[in-house]
Amino acid sequence: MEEENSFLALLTQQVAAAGDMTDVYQQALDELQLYSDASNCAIILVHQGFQVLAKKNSRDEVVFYDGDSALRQHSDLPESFIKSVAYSKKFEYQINFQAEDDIWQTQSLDIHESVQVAAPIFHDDVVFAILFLETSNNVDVLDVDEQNIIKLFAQTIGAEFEKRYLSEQAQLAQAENVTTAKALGEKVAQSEMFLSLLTQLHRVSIELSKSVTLNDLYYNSVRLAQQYLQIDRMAIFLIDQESNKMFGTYGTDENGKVVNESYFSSSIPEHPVVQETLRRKDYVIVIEDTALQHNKKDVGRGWNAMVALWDGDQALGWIAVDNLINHQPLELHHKEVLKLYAANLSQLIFRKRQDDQLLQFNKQLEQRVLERTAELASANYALENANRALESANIQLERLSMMDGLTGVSNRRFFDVSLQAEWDRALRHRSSLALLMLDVDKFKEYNDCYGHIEGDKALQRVAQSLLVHARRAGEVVARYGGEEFVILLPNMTASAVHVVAENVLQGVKALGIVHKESDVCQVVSVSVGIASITPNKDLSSSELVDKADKALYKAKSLGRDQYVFATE
Ligand SMILES: Nc1nc2c(ncn2[C@@H]2O[C@H](COP(=O)(O)OP(=O)(O)OP(=O)(O)O)[C@@H](O)[C@H]2O)c(=O)[nH]1
Repeated sequence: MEEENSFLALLTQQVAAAGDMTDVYQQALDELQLYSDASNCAIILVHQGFQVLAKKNSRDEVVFYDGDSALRQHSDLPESFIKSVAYSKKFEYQINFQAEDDIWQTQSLDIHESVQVAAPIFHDDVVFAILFLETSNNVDVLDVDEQNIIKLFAQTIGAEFEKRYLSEQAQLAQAENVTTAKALGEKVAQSEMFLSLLTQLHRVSIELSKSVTLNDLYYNSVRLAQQYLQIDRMAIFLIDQESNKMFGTYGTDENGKVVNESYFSSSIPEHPVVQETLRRKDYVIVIEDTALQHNKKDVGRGWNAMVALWDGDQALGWIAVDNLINHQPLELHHKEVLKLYAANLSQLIFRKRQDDQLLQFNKQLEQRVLERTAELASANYALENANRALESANIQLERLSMMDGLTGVSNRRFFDVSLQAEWDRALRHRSSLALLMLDVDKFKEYNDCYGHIEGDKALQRVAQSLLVHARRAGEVVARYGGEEFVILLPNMTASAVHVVAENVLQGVKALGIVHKESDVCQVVSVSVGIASITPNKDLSSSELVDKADKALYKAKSLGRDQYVFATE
């Protein structure tokens, strides 16, 4: 018993002094084997379906399995016996017989016997592991002391095992906690960064929406992304899918300066990265550790990211960004911000293009309205001119139709119309209307003497001389027919009419048209019959003509070259 106690004390000491759990198993299995001269011993973890933790075999080798080797796979360990101890929670042993040969040839049997011992190791009253040993040296049934030693041994190991295992688990958990806390911290920092970038993105969006032209929008997009969104360099490319062309807008040179790249155009590259970018909406394609370029020349290395710009389901172009200047890694939140930025910019481009189209359309419309108005104005002007010309032509025509072709004074038609109009007016105003009827004296003789053409000329001159006597409105000089003329004088007193008649006689003679065949006067003269009537509804205008004609006849019969005023 003393020997056994000292064994336990030594074991406890050694186990306690062991460095790590591997040492504990090594020491435990070493000592146990020494004590029991075991050919086989093992520690089996009960949880997770019986896993062998460590095993020492007859060749004195300790093998560690870290608890991930199933008991079933170890044919040298009695699975059902070990399991029964785990369920019974009691120390147990059994005799194991091994026959090397055929069971039926009993005479030649070389039978080996061994004792298999299994002791439960507890943690919080739950069987946590099984300590197993097998020894073939002592085939006697274990005495109580031996059993106790093994039980105590299991307890000692169990205690140490529990202590170590749990502390190891605690350390693992702590390490895990630290990692988790660190990861959490990083996550929080990233979230904060993301949040701050989102705030900046909001600000940038508002600024961008103030851009007046599309060109401003592209320039501001690059400038503001650099200023507020932690982007080193950015370029915006647009595409026209119909012509398979791409166009530059604004970009960034190798020093981070925003530059106009609208001069740049080419076919859309067949490169799979570009093609993939244009195929995928809301997706950032990143190429790590690649050559970075400006104006198609390498300017350094870093990551390059691309995200497409969209209008509905159609790609408008793409944004390319890289980290040439500050060499910062591309974090997840940067990618998210890029996606949002591209979506925002896409919307603004779409809206501005529509505004521009509308503006262009309005301008064209305005221009067309102006042109049309000018066309109309000029057409109106031409029409007005034409109308004026037509009017004046009509007036001319009217005048011509009312004019005597030979003498240039009004014709008989005009006189008839005027006589009726003035008659009616005089009737309304109860005023007088006077008519002088003239006949050139001895004109047949003039024609016979000087010829018809000279006769015409004389008629013309006589007629023109008459015009000076009829200048007021309503006064008319007209050729009545042949060598007869009339002068209509509305609203004129009788004495004034006398004066006109006298002036007419003198005026014709004053022309001095020699008429040597006339026995009345040496020059062409006229006889005048005058009538003046204040019209009333019982009279008609023809009576005025009739009276004047009779007065003329009288003037002729009285010797010509004189006037006769018909009495009322
Ligand atoms: N040259 C010319 N002669 C005209 C025109 N119209 C009428 N006569 C002429 O005028 C003449 C009128 O003659 P008469 O009616 O006999 O009158 P008269 O010779 O003037 O004689 P009294 O009136 O009695 O003094 C005619 O010989 C017509 O041929 C005309 O347009 N041109």
